[in-house]
Amino acid sequence: MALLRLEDVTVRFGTHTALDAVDLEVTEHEIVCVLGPSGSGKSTLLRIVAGLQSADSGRVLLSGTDQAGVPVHRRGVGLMFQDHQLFPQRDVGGNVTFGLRMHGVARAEQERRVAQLLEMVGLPGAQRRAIASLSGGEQQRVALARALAPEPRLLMLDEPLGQLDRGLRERLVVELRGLFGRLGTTVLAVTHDQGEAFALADRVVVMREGRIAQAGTPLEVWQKPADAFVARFLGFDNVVAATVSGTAADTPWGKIPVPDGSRQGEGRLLVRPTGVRLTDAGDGMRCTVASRSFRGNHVVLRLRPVDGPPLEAECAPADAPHEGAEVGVVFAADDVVVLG
Ligand SMILES: Nc1ncnc2c1ncn2[C@@H]1O[C@H](COP(=O)(O)OP(=O)(O)OP(=O)(O)O)[C@@H](O)[C@H]1O
Repeated sequence: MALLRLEDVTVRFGTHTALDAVDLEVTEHEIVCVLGPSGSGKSTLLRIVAGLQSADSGRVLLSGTDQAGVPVHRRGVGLMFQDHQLFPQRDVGGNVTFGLRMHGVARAEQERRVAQLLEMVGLPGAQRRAIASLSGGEQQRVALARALAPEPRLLMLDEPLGQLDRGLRERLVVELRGLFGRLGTTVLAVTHDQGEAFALADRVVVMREGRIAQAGTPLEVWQKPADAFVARFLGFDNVVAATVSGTAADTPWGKIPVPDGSRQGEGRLLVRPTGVRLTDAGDGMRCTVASRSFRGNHVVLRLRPVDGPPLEAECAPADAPHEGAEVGVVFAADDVVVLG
């Protein structure tokens, strides 16, 4: 059974619809990340589940029970917000025990649980440290320990790593996934950072203007974005109008091969940068290298074709042509996706 189920949930603020007939299920032990641009309704979704916001229509069920009228503190959900709102006047231990005291847990048990949680989040023995003495990442871990302490059936995270620098986020996100896996925590997280969502989630949900544009495993969404919006949101820029016929498509870049079984007729087409292959200037579509950007293990090239919109290609650093070079381009069907 789904631990969390949203049925046809709509939330309006005046004339603005923040959530528009949203259906969503989260299974026990699953980590679901909701991803989407600013204003797409992500926080509203969390607030509805937590009970901080009521729906204009639709139902929220936790373990099969309708939560209408159930107050925040009786829903058994844990919340961790972006500005992790630690109590600066309390030490680390005082912060982590906060929820436990609210639940009337005995003192000895509180101390045992705090020690265990701090160990788990990588801050063993930090009970007596002052909040002000902690780095941003350490504070984030304390906030996480505090949210986990009452053992919520569902843990909700709103931009959990939002304010941390990229390196730390990338490390923490891997740790978090491991931690949630060990604890069997069910998680509904919200982020606008696709890298974070893809690294953390079992399933990602991409939102657009209060609706779910696509839901699937990170691999499914990455390999087959549902439409041009999702493709662009994931950072793919090579999206053009196309007419598909058989295993080829007519596009502004000429004829491009498409995978077997692609949807036929008019639509939009995505070419992943890895599918834009460079050849000699005399072969394929002729392009000028407008810019190149080094990304560690690969180089992203911005190409300007003689005809059609600019496009991005990806190649090994050793093979990257210099700016201004004339190259030829051919397309690899494996990296072409006919969008819905
Ligand atoms: N209390 C409110 N009153 C009026 N409008 C609101 C309220 N809360 C949210 N909205 C509007 O509803 C829409 C969705 O907001 P929400 O905060 O859920 O988006 P979000 O995807 O979480 O955005 P962000 O990534 O910027 O936090 C936005 O257009 C927002 O302005």
